[in-house]
Amino acid sequence: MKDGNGTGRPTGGRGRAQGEGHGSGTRPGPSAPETGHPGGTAEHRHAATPWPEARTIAARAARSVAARRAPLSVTLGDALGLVLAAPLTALTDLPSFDTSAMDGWAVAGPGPWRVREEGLLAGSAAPAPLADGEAVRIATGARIPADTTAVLRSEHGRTDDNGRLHPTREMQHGQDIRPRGQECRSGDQLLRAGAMVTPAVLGLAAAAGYDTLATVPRPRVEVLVLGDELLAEGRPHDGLIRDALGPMLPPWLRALGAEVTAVRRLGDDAKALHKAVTTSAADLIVTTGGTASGPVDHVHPTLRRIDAELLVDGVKVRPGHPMLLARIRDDQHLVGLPGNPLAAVSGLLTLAEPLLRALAARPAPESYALPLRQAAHGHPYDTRLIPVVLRGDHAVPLHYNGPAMLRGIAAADALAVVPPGGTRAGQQAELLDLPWAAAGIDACFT
Ligand SMILES: Nc1nc2c(c(=O)[nH]1)N[C@H]1C(S)=C(S)[C@@H](COP(=O)(O)OP(=O)(O)OC[C@H]3O[C@@H](n4cnc5c(N)ncnc54)[C@H](O)[C@@H]3O)O[C@H]1N2
Ligand code: MOO
Repeated sequence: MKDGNGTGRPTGGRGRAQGEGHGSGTRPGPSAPETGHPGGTAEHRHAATPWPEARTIAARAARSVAARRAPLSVTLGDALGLVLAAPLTALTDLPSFDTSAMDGWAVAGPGPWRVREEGLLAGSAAPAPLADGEAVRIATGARIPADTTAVLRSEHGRTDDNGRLHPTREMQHGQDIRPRGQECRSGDQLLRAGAMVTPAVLGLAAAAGYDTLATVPRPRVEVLVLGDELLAEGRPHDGLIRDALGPMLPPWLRALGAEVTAVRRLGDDAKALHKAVTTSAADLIVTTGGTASGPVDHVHPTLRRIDAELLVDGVKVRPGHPMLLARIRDDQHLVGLPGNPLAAVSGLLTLAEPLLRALAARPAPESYALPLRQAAHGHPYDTRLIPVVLRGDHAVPLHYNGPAMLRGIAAADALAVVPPGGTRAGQQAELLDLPWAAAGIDACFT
């Protein structure tokens, strides 16, 4: 395992891990799995939940809540990234009238045709019907006059000296007319409930007559950053370090579908933590740090004090094994992320991601795997998550994957799931995508 002091001795203070993970997960050394960690005792291994099961428990915990959440009506401008709470049913025929597909002439019967003086533009009022042998200039998207038999494209017609219009190509009956209802009839289901609102869905909804959409509300998340040693700005000094999680978690949680209602820096203050947890109206409280058993690790005592139900208390995953999930009320959960920053990422993807996905009714991403370019050492009992970049058909494990390091994950495209025992070079590893890797930053953070 990559965590802990690797000596089997308890660490001092708040139980901080030290001396771990300086290098690559692909070779032995300081970051290679060890067994002497206090968190790796037989007792702890017994209590900890296997990694796949922890994700299932988190999703299941949220599902019963999700079923009771009332849909929220939002304007199209606010709906991107939400999930439809009801099917998208056409409020109109599409097209809602017979439409010209091309710029040219609407014609009635075989040519040549005499051409009406006034042309037809998109958006103009109902045109007079065409008489047999008559044509009218028409723009793409304009309404087709009654009794039109076809649209002649402007590049396929010629006007003679008498002003009569002749086709220069053979014509088909009905050509370049989009008939009313070609795409859908009013009342047709265009998308099912549960579909994600993408930019294309916004366009379709607008075309089909919608101003607002019934959506699954974003889960509200409050982030509580614990730790007296954390600075909100400037360079680390005098044993104090910068808070890396306060800036990282809110946008990451938003990318997972959450609305972040507050980020509070509480220090190591048990009273403040108790107050914050008991007064929060969030669907999910995410704490950072304080999950271990040091003298100022207040998360467990606080959960005991409020009689919360621990659904997951430690996960067989490295980094991040002290992560936890608790049910505070029927409709409120708490995910405790370990303080080591990469361990916090591991907790985010193991517990918060499935929970938020279920609350937001988002579909589970297709699981996928790629062969690893180099071997990744495994922990003897636990799953490991290691940052990788995707190169061609391979995933390349990154260095700097220790629990306290963000250097690897900041350059990564995904996390590789390395089962107990490890993954050989060339062997497939399941990959957890980072929410911005495929779509780009702008696409997922709106
Ligand atoms: N006796 C034991 N000690 C520890 C165990 C254990 O099982 N038994 N587990 C180790 C592991 S693994 C981890 S991970 C950490 C988890 O610790 P906590 O969740 O209690 O977190 P803290 O002690 O508060 O902090 C750990 C480490 O992370 C730094 N930190 C905390 N918050 C932030 C932040 N917002 N930004 C940047 N860095 C942060 C903190 O300064 C510490 O260095 O426990 C081990 N100990
Ligand atoms: O080493 Mo801990 O597992 O950083 O999470």
